[in-house]
Amino acid sequence: MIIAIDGPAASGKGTLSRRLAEHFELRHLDTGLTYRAVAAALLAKGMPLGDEAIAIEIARNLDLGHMDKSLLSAHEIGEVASRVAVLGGLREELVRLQREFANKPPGAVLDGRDIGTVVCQNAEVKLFVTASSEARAHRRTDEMRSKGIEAEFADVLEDLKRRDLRDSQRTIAPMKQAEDAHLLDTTEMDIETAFQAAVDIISKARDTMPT
Ligand SMILES: Nc1ncnc2c1ncn2[C@@H]1O[C@H](COP(=O)(O)OP(=O)(O)O)[C@@H](O)[C@H]1O
Ligand SMILES: Nc1ccn([C@@H]2O[C@H](COP(=O)(O)OP(=O)(O)O)[C@@H](O)[C@H]2O)c(=O)n1
Repeated sequence: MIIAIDGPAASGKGTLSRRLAEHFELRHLDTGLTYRAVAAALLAKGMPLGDEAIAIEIARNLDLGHMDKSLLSAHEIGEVASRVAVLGGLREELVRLQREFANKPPGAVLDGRDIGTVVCQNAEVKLFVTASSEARAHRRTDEMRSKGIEAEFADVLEDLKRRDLRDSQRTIAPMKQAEDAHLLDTTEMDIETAFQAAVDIISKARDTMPT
């Protein structure tokens, strides 16, 4: 079974995907980390963010099993990732790696922006996880502060809105809800409630799947 989870920044896709993967005994890939890893490597090499040939080269050498989430999760890397994510050739390379991961048995949960629309169009279940910009900015601000990073709610809100706009308006694989995706708005849900709602949707979909 492949479960596709998309949604805007800090909507809770990662948290939900990890828990769903554990619950349904599937592998999990946070595809945002693949864009973040390329962005971080370009920054480390001091290369311009628009240098697609170098970005593709970095993507070809990417080891999905060795992406350092704690380093790559930095707020600033998210911004740079969304700027390199507009490069079509780079996306093709990363999508190839992501599909390879998804298609290995027993299946997987992938989260990102274009999983239901591009990477795994034939996923058995698709969720589009969202929450109001304010709720998402509160979550990200709290998350940063809990790691000892100084964060101002207003700055985080502005950053998230700018990134969401770029991600939803780019020409190639923009963030959008797939036609056959279930919408899960978690603005008024805590993590446990959102998880239970997702399990219900997936279990119902699985019960109607041909065996
Ligand atoms: N439903 C929720 N209610 C409150 N906080 C949440 C909820 N879902 C996730 N979080 C918290 O919000 C932050 C961002 O969640 P994360 O899963 O990293 O989002 P994303 O992967 O969409 O960027 C984390 O600190 C997480 O614990
Ligand atoms: N499937 C994906 C996943 C991420 N991305 C890009 O990578 C950036 C970082 O994604 P992320 O999922 O790690 O970001 P957060 O939602 O965790 O803040 C996004 O803003 C997108 O620009 C993408 O284009 N396609």
